[in-house]
Amino acid sequence: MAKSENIYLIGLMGAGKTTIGRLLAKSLKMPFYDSDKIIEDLTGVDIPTIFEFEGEVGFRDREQKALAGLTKLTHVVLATGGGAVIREENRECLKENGFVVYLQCSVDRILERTKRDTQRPLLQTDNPRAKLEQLLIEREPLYLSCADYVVDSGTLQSKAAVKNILQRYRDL
Ligand SMILES: Nc1ncnc2c1ncn2[C@@H]1O[C@H](COP(=O)(O)OP(=O)(O)OP(=O)(O)O)[C@@H](O)[C@H]1O
Ligand SMILES: O=C(O)C1=C[C@@H](O)[C@@H](O)[C@H](O)C1
Ligand SMILES: [Mg+2]
Repeated sequence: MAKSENIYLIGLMGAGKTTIGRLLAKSLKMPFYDSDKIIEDLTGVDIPTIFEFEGEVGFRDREQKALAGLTKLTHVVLATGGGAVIREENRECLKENGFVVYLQCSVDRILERTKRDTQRPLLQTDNPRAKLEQLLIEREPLYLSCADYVVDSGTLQSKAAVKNILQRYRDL
C-alpha cells in the first residue's frame, strides 16, 4: 500500500464519484471527502451561485485551493469535481498522493442520471449532450493520464463498482 493509502475518484459529472466514494469510505471505514461539498461549505453558497458571481475561473481557483489541502490528508476517500483534472497542479497533487480511480461513463448514461439536475452549471444549456461530448473529448486524456485504475461506472451499478475497486485496492 502506497500513496498514503488514499483513494481519489475522478471522472465526468454524473459518473458516480460522490455516490461510489461514499460507499467505498463506508466499507473501508475511512473518512470521506467531496471537494465540491467542501467548496460549498467553505464558501457558504452552492456551486451554481459561485459560477454566477465568480465565473468558472473563480470556481476553479477555489477548487485548486481545496484540492491542495485535501491531498495533504492521509487515509481518506476523496470524490473530486468533474473538472478537477483540468489544471496541471491538481493532476500532480492527485497522482502523487493517492490511488487514482477513473470512473469511466458514457455520455448517454450521464444524461440519464443528470436529466433533472439543476446543480451542475455546465449542464444548464440547451444541448447538454453536446456539452458532455465536448468535455469528454477534452478531458478523457487527462483522466487517463492521472488514473492508476479505470472502472466502468456506466455499466456497473454503484455496489458492483465499489466491489471492483475494493478488490484492486486491497491487492495493492
Ligand atoms: N454506478 C451507478 N449506477 C447507477 N446510478 C448511479 C451510479 N453512480 C451514480 N449514480 C447516480 O447518478 C447520479 C449522479 O451521481 P454522482 O452525484 O455520484 O456523480 P458525480 O460523479 O459525483 O458528479 P459530479 O462531478 O457532478 O459531482 C446520482 O443520482 C446517483 O445516484
Ligand atoms: O465537470 C465539471 O466541470 C464540474 C463538475 C462538478 O463536480 C462541479 O465541480 C462543477 O459543477 C463543475
Ligand atoms: Mg460529486
